[in-house]
Amino acid sequence: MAQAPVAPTHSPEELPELPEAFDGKFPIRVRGVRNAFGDHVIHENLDLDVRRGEILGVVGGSGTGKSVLMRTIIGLQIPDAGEVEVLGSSITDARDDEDIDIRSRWGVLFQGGALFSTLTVAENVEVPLREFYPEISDELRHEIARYKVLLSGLPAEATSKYPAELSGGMRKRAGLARALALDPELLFLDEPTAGLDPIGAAAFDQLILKLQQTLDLTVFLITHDLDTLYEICDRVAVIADKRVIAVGTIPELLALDHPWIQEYFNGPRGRAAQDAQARHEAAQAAAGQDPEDDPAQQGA
Ligand SMILES: Nc1ncnc2c1ncn2[C@@H]1O[C@H](COP(=O)(O)OP(=O)(O)OP(=O)(O)O)[C@@H](O)[C@H]1O
Repeated sequence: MAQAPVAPTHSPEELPELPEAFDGKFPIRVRGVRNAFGDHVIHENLDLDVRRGEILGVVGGSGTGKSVLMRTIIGLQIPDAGEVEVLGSSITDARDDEDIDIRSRWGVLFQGGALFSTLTVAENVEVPLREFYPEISDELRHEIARYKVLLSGLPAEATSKYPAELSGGMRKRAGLARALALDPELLFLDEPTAGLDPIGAAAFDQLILKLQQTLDLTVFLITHDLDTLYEICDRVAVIADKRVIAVGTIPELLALDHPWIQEYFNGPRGRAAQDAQARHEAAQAAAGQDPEDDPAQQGA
């Protein structure tokens, strides 16, 4: 196939320089980021804007630097160059992640959940509450933790369980409960459905969608899961060639003539996900149902 240059849905000229007054429209803004480990350059001149209230899927081949980008945005990885602004605050100007005073305004679900194995689910959820709100009473902290556990779709009994006693899907939900502990505005999810069976993954997708809508979250979601992209992502950012080569809806990305994008979305798995989405929409249309009212979209 002839390779036309990829037209990103934004070009660097269209992205205003930072800093400028934060108007809330783009809670995450990344400009010209470079990350390298020794000679291994991961990102070069990477730009990205995340819109308020969207679920942005982030895709790319293994090792293209999706997790490193997430770590850069939340201040755990200091880039060699470039600027990162989150909710109007510069992350790159901070001396270390402790210096970032907006840390309580985001929640993170790391790959594998990253739960403390010696703490119960409730105690895990209480960790950020203890850190950021040491003044609240034990009783209130327990109550908030219990509420977040239920919000994440776990039964009340799960609060007293240890991570080793939970299934993979339950551990993800426990990690999600902890990510939601501080009522964040931004939610970062690193491969949330990895390792889940298809039914568990679909339920987790719907949980994320429901929480995003109910809590008015902006979600940065790293995934390899095509069903997740089709089901819940408003836009998708593609990382390749050390930068974000395109951001757009899936139809917009499908129109681009980039080999990785074409292979990813139009390969056998991509087509299967497209077909599944088309069948889902046709079933809704046949039932005269507005997709917004679909019970499958409402609960997990
Ligand atoms: N602390 C580190 N020290 C050295 N190299 C690192 C470090 N963290 C990440 N890397 C390297 O950076 C590259 C990008 O890693 P990253 O985990 O961001 O990839 P990814 O796109 O999330 O991959 P995957 O889809 O497989 O999870 C990899 O080659 C990885 O080995």
